[in-house]
Amino acid sequence: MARFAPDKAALRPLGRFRGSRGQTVGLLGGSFNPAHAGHRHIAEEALRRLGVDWVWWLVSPQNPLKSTAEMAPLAARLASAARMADHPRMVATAVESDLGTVYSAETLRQLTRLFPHLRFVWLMGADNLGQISRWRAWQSLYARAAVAVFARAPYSGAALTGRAAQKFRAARLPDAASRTLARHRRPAWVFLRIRLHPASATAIRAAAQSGFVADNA
Ligand SMILES: Nc1ncnc2c1ncn2[C@@H]1O[C@H](COP(=O)(O)OP(=O)(O)OP(=O)(O)O)[C@@H](O)[C@H]1O
Ligand SMILES: O=C(O)c1ccc[n+]([C@@H]2O[C@H](COP(=O)([O-])O)[C@@H](O)[C@H]2O)c1
Repeated sequence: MARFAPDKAALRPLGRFRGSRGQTVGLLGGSFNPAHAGHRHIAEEALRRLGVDWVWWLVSPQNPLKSTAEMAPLAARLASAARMADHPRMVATAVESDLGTVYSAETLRQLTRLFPHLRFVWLMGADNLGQISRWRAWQSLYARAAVAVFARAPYSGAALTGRAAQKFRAARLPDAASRTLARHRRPAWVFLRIRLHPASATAIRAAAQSGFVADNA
């Protein structure tokens, strides 16, 4: 996967965190093609249940496992995420384009160097737990951040018996430990049985597409 041209503007919303100490940041990586209420739901649950101080929505320049064909431009997806992340404790950023990476493990490596006084928790839906073992250097992600997985239908059951869940079986903490997850020795992860949210970007794009066809029929 090619490196993306550095875009220094992307780091701007995060500059104010450079001096922060002892705070915990939930990292919600995503394509956000577009952002939707399901993302907002898990971001709010992260604030509520994990005790994170912030949620940074990391808008991916290009998910290396997804086709570029249907992917809206980064600027449009960042704008979509920024609208959905309109909350005093949430920040939408395209920092990965600044860091020149599309790989989450590398993103975490760089963020932990840039922000040595912050603690990071990687946030993801159950669908991504099911496929994280296909990500580049995925096990190092567990070494660099605590991981919180949010229930999502119909993926949770398979994800909890999948490769990553098995590999890190001993590192799974009970729900009761969620609030202190970020302070646990890594690897550490929790699975949060939250109220399910049905939103999906694929469904939104399909609906927009059929609306477009109907309007033009
Ligand atoms: N409804 C939802 N419930 C729980 N987690 C979700 C939900 N929607 C998205 N997520 C999680 O949010 C992160 C970003 O998701 P993404 O931008 O890929 O949205 P998506 O709806 O899964 O998109 P697509 O359908 O295009 O794959 C991922 O970790 C994903 O698992
Ligand atoms: O690092 C990888 O190899 C990798 C492979 C696939 C997805 N990811 C990341 O997973 C996050 C969720 O992606 P998505 O497209 O499901 O929203 C996002 O931050 C992607 O950059 C990362």
